[in-house]
Amino acid sequence: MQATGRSLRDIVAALLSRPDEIMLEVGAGGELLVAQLRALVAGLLLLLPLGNILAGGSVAETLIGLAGAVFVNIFALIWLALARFRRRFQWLPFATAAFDVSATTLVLMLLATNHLPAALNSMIVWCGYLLAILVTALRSDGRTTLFAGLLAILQYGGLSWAIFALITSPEQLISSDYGTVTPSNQVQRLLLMAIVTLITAMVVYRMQRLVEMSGTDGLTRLPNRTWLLHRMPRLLDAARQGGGSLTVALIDLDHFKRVNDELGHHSGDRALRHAVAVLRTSPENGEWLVRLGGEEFVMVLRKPVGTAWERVDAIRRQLAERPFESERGAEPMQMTFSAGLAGFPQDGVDLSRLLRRADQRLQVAKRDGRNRVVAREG
Ligand SMILES: Nc1nc2c(ncn2[C@@H]2O[C@H](COP(=O)(O)OP(=O)(O)OP(=O)(O)O)[C@@H](O)[C@H]2O)c(=O)[nH]1
Repeated sequence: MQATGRSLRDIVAALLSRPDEIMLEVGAGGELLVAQLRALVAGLLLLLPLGNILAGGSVAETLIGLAGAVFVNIFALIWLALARFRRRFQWLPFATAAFDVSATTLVLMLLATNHLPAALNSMIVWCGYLLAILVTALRSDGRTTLFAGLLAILQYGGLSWAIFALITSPEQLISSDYGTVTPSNQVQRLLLMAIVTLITAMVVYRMQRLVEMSGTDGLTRLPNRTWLLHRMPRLLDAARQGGGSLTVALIDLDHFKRVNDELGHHSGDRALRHAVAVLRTSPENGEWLVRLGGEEFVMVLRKPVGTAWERVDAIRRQLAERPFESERGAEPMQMTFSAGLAGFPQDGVDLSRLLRRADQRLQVAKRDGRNRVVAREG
């Protein structure tokens, strides 16, 4: 029971937190997709007033429909233009989700001015809420889903409450076209909206877990190469814009093959985890450790090369001082690493160039006897 409570808390915390880099990338693509869909639907809405006039509808009705369709189109095009600047505007998913929900409420209010039961019993327009909530799954951000769901429930609940408060007789809510509006069917609709919100939030949560797994190394729980490829451009952009320094350290455990050969692969895995535990001891702000693969790691430090060298060298000494014990009473085995450093921007302005230069220096460290950190040539 307690475990269930804790996992529920974890789910809520995960949904309310800012998505990680990969999810934000996926979400930005989703926002653009939603914006394109919205623009398409808005374009089709322009045909409705035309259909209305051809079917002999009143000019006033047609003009109201046309004004509504133009309004929706203008916004749809604005959202589309903004969505093309991927991730520039962090508020965009919230603004567009609020727009989708509020546009549905606006249409229901317009229906209410003409015929009250149409506002509360129209199935087609009300489904706009469900669609607005469902498409938030494409933005891959739990916060947007919960926001859209809550907003839809509040707006529709408010509209329903206002109409029930305004009527002077129950007959006003009886319609030959839309049936009878009752408090219980209104509650059912609100419940359905809450259920759709929860299901959509669970879809987002599952996606977050999958993406998290794809960006995490299974053995050490460190971020992996995929994570680094998505995160690094942002870090480099931030350094470029803020004028800050960034150093990439390529770290390779020394003679790791011996650990496997002498103790076996299983103990080799434990030795890797031991090394990672030391590398992660007292992590500092602006420092990221990634497992590139095998016994190779990348540490990204928001520091100039000189200060980064001191930090990585201190970690190197810590690892050398904390040997790995494969089992209780076994002879402790000293582990060391070699590292090559490269600094942004002087050694490279993108990840591949920085890694190439760091690798050249790592090879120098290996050649010169291992258990050392090299930050410059000569
Ligand atoms: N147990 C275990 N071993 C791994 C893992 N990934 C890579 N290795 C081993 O790491 C060893 C790497 O060996 P080499 O590339 O020859 O390098 P090294 O022995 O560390 O020697 P230098 O890098 O030259 O100091 C190989 O034996 C791999 O099998 C892993 O996840 N678990």
